Amino acid sequence: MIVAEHLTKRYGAKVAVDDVGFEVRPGLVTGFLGPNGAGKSTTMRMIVGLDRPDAGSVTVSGVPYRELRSPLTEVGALLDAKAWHPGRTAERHLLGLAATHGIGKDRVREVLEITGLESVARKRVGGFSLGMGQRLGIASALLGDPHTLILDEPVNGLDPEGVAWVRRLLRGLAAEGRAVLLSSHLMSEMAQVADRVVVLGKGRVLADQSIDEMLGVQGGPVVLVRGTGVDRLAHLLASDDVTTTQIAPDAVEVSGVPAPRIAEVAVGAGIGIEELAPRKATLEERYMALTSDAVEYRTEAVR
Ligand SMILES: Nc1ncnc2c1ncn2[C@@H]1O[C@H](COP(=O)(O)OP(=O)(O)OP(=O)(O)O)[C@@H](O)[C@H]1O
Repeated sequence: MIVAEHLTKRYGAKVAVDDVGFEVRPGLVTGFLGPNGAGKSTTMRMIVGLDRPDAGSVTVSGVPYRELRSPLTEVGALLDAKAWHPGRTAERHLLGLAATHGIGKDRVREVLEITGLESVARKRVGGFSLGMGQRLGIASALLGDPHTLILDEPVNGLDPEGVAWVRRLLRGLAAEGRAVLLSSHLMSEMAQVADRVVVLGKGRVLADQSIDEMLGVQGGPVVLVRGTGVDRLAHLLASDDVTTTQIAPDAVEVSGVPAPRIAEVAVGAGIGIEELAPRKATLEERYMALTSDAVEYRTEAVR
Protein backbone atom coordinates (compact mmCIF):
# COMPACT_ATOMS: atom_id res chain seq x y z
CA MET A 1 0.00 0.00 0.00
CA ILE A 2 1.28 3.46 -0.92
CA VAL A 3 -0.22 6.63 0.55
CA ALA A 4 0.84 10.05 -0.76
CA GLU A 5 -0.40 13.20 0.98
CA HIS A 6 0.22 16.79 -0.11
CA LEU A 7 3.35 15.58 -1.86
CA THR A 8 5.30 18.50 -3.34
CA LYS A 9 8.67 18.75 -5.13
CA ARG A 10 10.27 21.87 -6.60
CA TYR A 11 13.28 22.16 -8.88
CA GLY A 12 14.23 25.83 -8.57
CA ALA A 13 11.18 27.81 -9.63
CA LYS A 14 9.61 24.75 -11.27
CA VAL A 15 7.00 22.88 -9.22
CA ALA A 16 7.38 19.34 -10.59
CA VAL A 17 4.89 17.77 -8.13
CA ASP A 18 2.27 20.05 -6.62
CA ASP A 19 0.25 18.98 -3.55
CA VAL A 20 -0.35 15.46 -4.84
CA GLY A 21 -2.37 12.91 -2.87
CA PHE A 22 -3.44 9.35 -3.82
CA GLU A 23 -3.50 5.77 -2.61
CA VAL A 24 -2.23 2.60 -4.25
CA ARG A 25 -4.35 -0.10 -2.64
CA PRO A 26 -3.69 -3.81 -2.14
CA GLY A 27 -5.37 -6.10 -4.64
CA LEU A 28 -5.56 -3.47 -7.38
CA VAL A 29 -3.47 -2.33 -10.33
CA THR A 30 -3.37 1.46 -10.18
CA GLY A 31 -2.38 3.16 -13.42
CA PHE A 32 -0.27 6.29 -13.22
CA LEU A 33 -0.76 8.45 -16.29
CA GLY A 34 0.09 11.88 -17.56
CA PRO A 35 1.73 13.70 -20.45
CA ASN A 36 5.53 14.17 -20.59
CA GLY A 37 6.72 16.28 -17.68
CA ALA A 38 3.54 15.72 -15.63
CA GLY A 39 5.55 14.63 -12.59
CA LYS A 40 5.16 10.84 -12.69
CA SER A 41 8.86 9.94 -12.46
CA THR A 42 9.48 12.54 -9.75
CA THR A 43 6.59 11.12 -7.71
CA MET A 44 7.85 7.55 -8.15
CA ARG A 45 11.38 8.60 -7.16
CA MET A 46 9.97 10.14 -3.98
CA ILE A 47 8.05 6.94 -3.18
CA VAL A 48 11.28 4.92 -3.18
CA GLY A 49 13.36 7.55 -1.39
CA LEU A 50 15.47 8.63 -4.37
CA ASP A 51 14.16 12.21 -4.04
CA ARG A 52 13.07 14.06 -0.93
CA PRO A 53 9.73 15.89 -0.96
CA ASP A 54 9.80 19.64 -0.23
CA ALA A 55 6.44 19.23 1.47
CA GLY A 56 3.95 16.47 2.21
CA SER A 57 4.73 12.81 2.63
CA VAL A 58 4.56 9.43 1.00
CA THR A 59 4.60 6.10 2.81
CA VAL A 60 4.93 2.46 1.78
CA SER A 61 3.28 -0.03 4.14
CA GLY A 62 2.70 2.86 6.53
CA VAL A 63 6.25 4.24 6.78
CA PRO A 64 8.53 6.41 4.63
CA TYR A 65 10.66 4.23 2.31
CA ARG A 66 13.92 5.16 4.07
CA GLU A 67 12.54 3.77 7.34
CA LEU A 68 11.62 0.35 5.89
CA ARG A 69 13.76 -2.32 7.58
CA SER A 70 13.86 -4.58 4.54
CA PRO A 71 12.85 -2.40 1.55
CA LEU A 72 13.15 -5.08 -1.14
CA THR A 73 10.65 -7.34 0.61
CA GLU A 74 8.17 -4.46 1.02
CA VAL A 75 8.40 -2.74 -2.35
CA GLY A 76 9.87 -3.75 -5.69
CA ALA A 77 10.52 -1.02 -8.22
CA LEU A 78 11.36 -0.89 -11.90
CA LEU A 79 12.32 2.73 -12.46
CA ASP A 80 15.42 2.73 -14.62
CA ALA A 81 15.62 -0.42 -16.72
CA LYS A 82 19.33 0.10 -17.34
CA ALA A 83 20.45 0.25 -13.69
CA TRP A 84 23.06 -2.51 -13.79
CA HIS A 85 26.63 -3.28 -14.69
CA PRO A 86 26.79 -4.27 -18.41
CA GLY A 87 29.63 -6.77 -17.85
CA ARG A 88 27.63 -8.82 -15.35
CA THR A 89 25.39 -11.72 -16.22
CA ALA A 90 21.68 -11.53 -15.38
CA GLU A 91 22.11 -14.24 -12.77
CA ARG A 92 25.12 -12.49 -11.13
CA HIS A 93 23.17 -9.24 -11.01
CA LEU A 94 20.25 -10.90 -9.24
CA LEU A 95 22.48 -12.98 -6.93
CA GLY A 96 24.32 -9.80 -5.89
CA LEU A 97 21.06 -8.03 -5.15
CA ALA A 98 19.73 -11.07 -3.28
CA ALA A 99 22.88 -11.42 -1.15
CA THR A 100 22.61 -7.84 0.17
CA HIS A 101 19.04 -8.54 1.32
CA GLY A 102 19.40 -12.03 2.77
CA ILE A 103 17.43 -13.56 -0.11
CA GLY A 104 18.31 -17.14 -1.10
CA LYS A 105 19.51 -18.49 -4.47
CA ASP A 106 16.25 -20.39 -4.91
CA ARG A 107 14.35 -17.14 -5.20
CA VAL A 108 16.81 -15.95 -7.89
CA ARG A 109 16.04 -19.09 -9.89
CA GLU A 110 12.32 -18.52 -9.35
CA VAL A 111 12.32 -14.94 -10.65
CA LEU A 112 14.46 -15.96 -13.65
CA GLU A 113 11.79 -18.55 -14.40
CA ILE A 114 8.85 -16.16 -13.83
CA THR A 115 10.37 -13.61 -16.20
CA GLY A 116 11.39 -16.17 -18.83
CA LEU A 117 15.09 -15.35 -18.55
CA GLU A 118 16.46 -18.81 -17.65
CA SER A 119 18.02 -19.40 -21.07
CA VAL A 120 19.94 -16.09 -20.96
CA ALA A 121 20.69 -16.08 -17.23
CA ARG A 122 24.44 -16.62 -17.88
CA LYS A 123 24.69 -13.97 -20.62
CA ARG A 124 26.14 -10.52 -19.99
CA VAL A 125 23.39 -7.93 -19.60
CA GLY A 126 25.36 -5.45 -21.74
CA GLY A 127 24.20 -7.45 -24.77
CA PHE A 128 20.55 -7.60 -23.71
CA SER A 129 17.81 -6.21 -25.92
CA LEU A 130 15.49 -3.56 -24.48
CA GLY A 131 12.84 -6.22 -23.87
CA MET A 132 15.25 -8.56 -22.08
CA GLY A 133 16.42 -5.62 -19.98
CA GLN A 134 12.82 -4.89 -19.01
CA ARG A 135 12.35 -8.52 -17.98
CA LEU A 136 15.50 -8.35 -15.84
CA GLY A 137 14.23 -5.11 -14.26
CA ILE A 138 10.95 -6.86 -13.44
CA ALA A 139 12.87 -9.88 -12.08
CA SER A 140 14.81 -7.52 -9.75
CA ALA A 141 11.57 -5.88 -8.60
CA LEU A 142 10.03 -9.28 -7.80
CA LEU A 143 13.11 -10.65 -6.02
CA GLY A 144 12.02 -9.80 -2.48
CA ASP A 145 8.45 -11.07 -3.10
CA PRO A 146 7.20 -7.59 -2.12
CA HIS A 147 3.67 -6.48 -1.13
CA THR A 148 3.95 -3.38 -3.31
CA LEU A 149 5.26 -3.01 -6.86
CA ILE A 150 6.13 0.18 -8.73
CA LEU A 151 6.76 -0.19 -12.43
CA ASP A 152 7.65 2.73 -14.69
CA GLU A 153 6.70 1.94 -18.30
CA PRO A 154 7.33 -1.82 -17.95
CA VAL A 155 6.10 -2.71 -21.44
CA ASN A 156 8.50 -0.29 -23.11
CA GLY A 157 10.47 -2.29 -25.70
CA LEU A 158 8.49 -5.51 -25.31
CA ASP A 159 6.99 -7.31 -28.27
CA PRO A 160 3.23 -8.14 -28.26
CA GLU A 161 3.84 -11.47 -26.54
CA GLY A 162 5.90 -9.67 -23.88
CA VAL A 163 3.24 -7.01 -23.42
CA ALA A 164 0.57 -9.70 -22.90
CA TRP A 165 2.90 -11.45 -20.44
CA VAL A 166 3.37 -8.25 -18.36
CA ARG A 167 -0.40 -7.76 -18.29
CA ARG A 168 -0.99 -11.30 -17.02
CA LEU A 169 1.82 -10.96 -14.50
CA LEU A 170 0.47 -7.68 -13.07
CA ARG A 171 -3.12 -8.96 -12.91
CA GLY A 172 -1.83 -12.08 -11.12
CA LEU A 173 0.20 -10.02 -8.62
CA ALA A 174 -2.84 -7.87 -7.83
CA ALA A 175 -5.03 -10.98 -7.50
CA GLU A 176 -2.58 -12.21 -4.84
CA GLY A 177 -3.41 -9.06 -2.86
CA ARG A 178 -0.41 -6.93 -3.81
CA ALA A 179 -0.58 -3.20 -4.49
CA VAL A 180 0.66 -2.42 -8.01
CA LEU A 181 1.49 1.05 -9.35
CA LEU A 182 2.06 1.09 -13.09
CA SER A 183 3.01 4.15 -15.11
CA SER A 184 2.42 4.52 -18.82
CA HIS A 185 1.80 7.16 -21.46
CA LEU A 186 -0.67 4.83 -23.10
CA MET A 187 -4.28 4.99 -21.98
CA SER A 188 -5.09 2.03 -24.23
CA GLU A 189 -2.53 -0.06 -22.32
CA MET A 190 -4.06 1.00 -18.99
CA ALA A 191 -7.55 0.03 -20.08
CA GLN A 192 -6.30 -3.56 -20.47
CA VAL A 193 -4.70 -3.93 -17.08
CA ALA A 194 -5.58 -1.22 -14.54
CA ASP A 195 -8.48 -1.17 -12.07
CA ARG A 196 -7.98 2.50 -11.25
CA VAL A 197 -6.07 5.41 -12.71
CA VAL A 198 -4.40 8.44 -11.20
CA VAL A 199 -3.91 11.05 -13.91
CA LEU A 200 -1.31 13.77 -13.37
CA GLY A 201 -0.95 16.98 -15.36
CA LYS A 202 1.55 19.76 -14.65
CA GLY A 203 2.33 18.21 -11.29
CA ARG A 204 -1.28 18.02 -10.06
CA VAL A 205 -3.83 15.19 -9.79
CA LEU A 206 -6.39 15.65 -12.58
CA ALA A 207 -8.31 12.44 -11.90
CA ASP A 208 -8.23 9.60 -9.39
CA GLN A 209 -10.93 7.09 -10.23
CA SER A 210 -11.76 3.61 -11.43
CA ILE A 211 -11.66 2.85 -15.15
CA ASP A 212 -15.47 2.46 -15.08
CA GLU A 213 -15.91 5.85 -13.43
CA MET A 214 -13.61 7.41 -15.97
CA LEU A 215 -15.74 6.05 -18.79
CA GLY A 216 -19.02 6.97 -17.13
CA VAL A 217 -18.40 10.61 -16.19
CA GLN A 218 -18.25 13.79 -18.23
CA GLY A 219 -21.54 14.20 -19.95
CA GLY A 220 -22.91 10.83 -21.09
CA PRO A 221 -22.77 9.32 -24.53
CA VAL A 222 -21.85 11.15 -27.69
CA VAL A 223 -24.25 10.80 -30.61
CA LEU A 224 -23.03 10.89 -34.19
CA VAL A 225 -25.57 12.51 -36.52
CA ARG A 226 -25.10 12.37 -40.31
CA GLY A 227 -27.32 13.88 -42.96
CA THR A 228 -28.09 16.98 -45.01
CA GLY A 229 -28.39 20.15 -42.95
CA VAL A 230 -27.11 18.63 -39.67
CA ASP A 231 -24.97 21.75 -39.16
CA ARG A 232 -28.21 23.49 -38.13
CA LEU A 233 -28.42 21.20 -35.07
CA ALA A 234 -25.82 23.29 -33.20
CA HIS A 235 -28.26 26.21 -33.21
CA LEU A 236 -31.41 24.11 -32.69
CA LEU A 237 -30.04 22.20 -29.68
CA ALA A 238 -28.05 25.08 -28.17
CA SER A 239 -27.93 25.06 -24.37
CA ASP A 240 -25.26 25.15 -21.64
CA ASP A 241 -25.14 21.36 -21.30
CA VAL A 242 -24.96 20.57 -24.99
CA THR A 243 -21.83 20.36 -27.13
CA THR A 244 -22.11 20.04 -30.90
CA THR A 245 -18.98 19.46 -32.93
CA GLN A 246 -18.91 19.41 -36.72
CA ILE A 247 -16.71 16.47 -37.72
CA ALA A 248 -17.48 16.40 -41.47
CA PRO A 249 -19.50 18.56 -43.90
CA ASP A 250 -22.47 16.25 -43.37
CA ALA A 251 -21.83 15.04 -39.81
CA VAL A 252 -21.85 16.39 -36.26
CA GLU A 253 -21.24 14.84 -32.84
CA VAL A 254 -23.66 15.87 -30.12
CA SER A 255 -23.19 15.30 -26.40
CA GLY A 256 -25.66 16.18 -23.67
CA VAL A 257 -28.86 15.23 -25.58
CA PRO A 258 -30.34 11.71 -25.83
CA ALA A 259 -30.54 10.31 -29.37
CA PRO A 260 -34.42 10.20 -29.50
CA ARG A 261 -34.60 13.93 -28.66
CA ILE A 262 -32.04 14.74 -31.39
CA ALA A 263 -34.16 12.76 -33.87
CA GLU A 264 -37.30 14.64 -32.79
CA VAL A 265 -35.69 18.06 -33.19
CA ALA A 266 -34.14 17.13 -36.53
CA VAL A 267 -37.42 15.78 -37.94
CA GLY A 268 -39.27 18.87 -36.69
CA ALA A 269 -36.78 21.10 -38.52
CA GLY A 270 -36.93 19.08 -41.72
CA ILE A 271 -33.35 17.83 -41.50
CA GLY A 272 -32.85 14.60 -43.48
CA ILE A 273 -31.04 12.21 -41.15
CA GLU A 274 -29.08 9.34 -42.70
CA GLU A 275 -27.35 8.09 -39.56
CA LEU A 276 -27.93 8.57 -35.83
CA ALA A 277 -25.49 6.54 -33.76
CA PRO A 278 -24.90 6.85 -30.02
CA ARG A 279 -21.39 5.77 -29.10
CA LYS A 280 -19.51 5.51 -25.85
CA ALA A 281 -16.50 7.77 -25.59
CA THR A 282 -13.30 5.77 -25.42
CA LEU A 283 -10.94 5.94 -22.50
CA GLU A 284 -8.39 7.53 -24.83
CA GLU A 285 -10.82 10.39 -25.57
CA ARG A 286 -11.50 10.91 -21.86
CA TYR A 287 -7.78 11.01 -21.19
CA MET A 288 -7.08 13.49 -24.00
CA ALA A 289 -9.89 15.76 -22.79
CA LEU A 290 -8.59 15.63 -19.22
CA THR A 291 -4.99 16.41 -20.10
CA SER A 292 -5.44 18.78 -23.05
CA ASP A 293 -4.54 21.82 -20.90
CA ALA A 294 -1.65 20.05 -19.21
CA VAL A 295 0.49 19.10 -22.19
CA GLU A 296 3.91 20.81 -21.95
CA TYR A 297 5.21 19.94 -25.38
CA ARG A 298 2.56 20.04 -28.05
CA THR A 299 3.02 19.17 -31.69
CA GLU A 300 1.75 21.99 -33.87
CA ALA A 301 -0.41 20.97 -36.81
CA VAL A 302 1.48 21.11 -40.11
CA ARG A 303 0.07 23.89 -42.23
N1 LIG B 1 16.36 16.94 -11.77
C1 LIG B 1 15.53 17.85 -12.28
N2 LIG B 1 15.89 19.15 -12.36
C2 LIG B 1 15.07 20.09 -12.86
N3 LIG B 1 13.82 19.83 -13.33
C3 LIG B 1 13.39 18.56 -13.28
C4 LIG B 1 14.22 17.50 -12.76
N4 LIG B 1 13.51 16.34 -12.85
C5 LIG B 1 12.31 16.66 -13.40
N5 LIG B 1 12.24 17.98 -13.65
C6 LIG B 1 11.08 18.69 -14.22
O1 LIG B 1 9.96 18.36 -13.44
C7 LIG B 1 8.81 18.14 -14.26
C8 LIG B 1 8.26 16.75 -14.00
O2 LIG B 1 9.15 15.78 -14.56
P1 LIG B 1 8.93 14.21 -14.49
O3 LIG B 1 10.13 13.58 -15.12
O4 LIG B 1 8.60 13.83 -13.09
O5 LIG B 1 7.64 14.03 -15.40
P2 LIG B 1 7.07 12.69 -16.04
O6 LIG B 1 5.60 12.76 -15.87
O7 LIG B 1 7.77 11.51 -15.48
O8 LIG B 1 7.44 12.87 -17.57
P3 LIG B 1 7.83 11.75 -18.67
O9 LIG B 1 6.56 11.09 -19.03
O10 LIG B 1 8.36 12.59 -19.79
O11 LIG B 1 8.84 10.85 -18.05
C9 LIG B 1 9.26 18.38 -15.69
O12 LIG B 1 8.91 19.69 -16.08
C10 LIG B 1 10.75 18.21 -15.62
O13 LIG B 1 11.39 19.01 -16.60
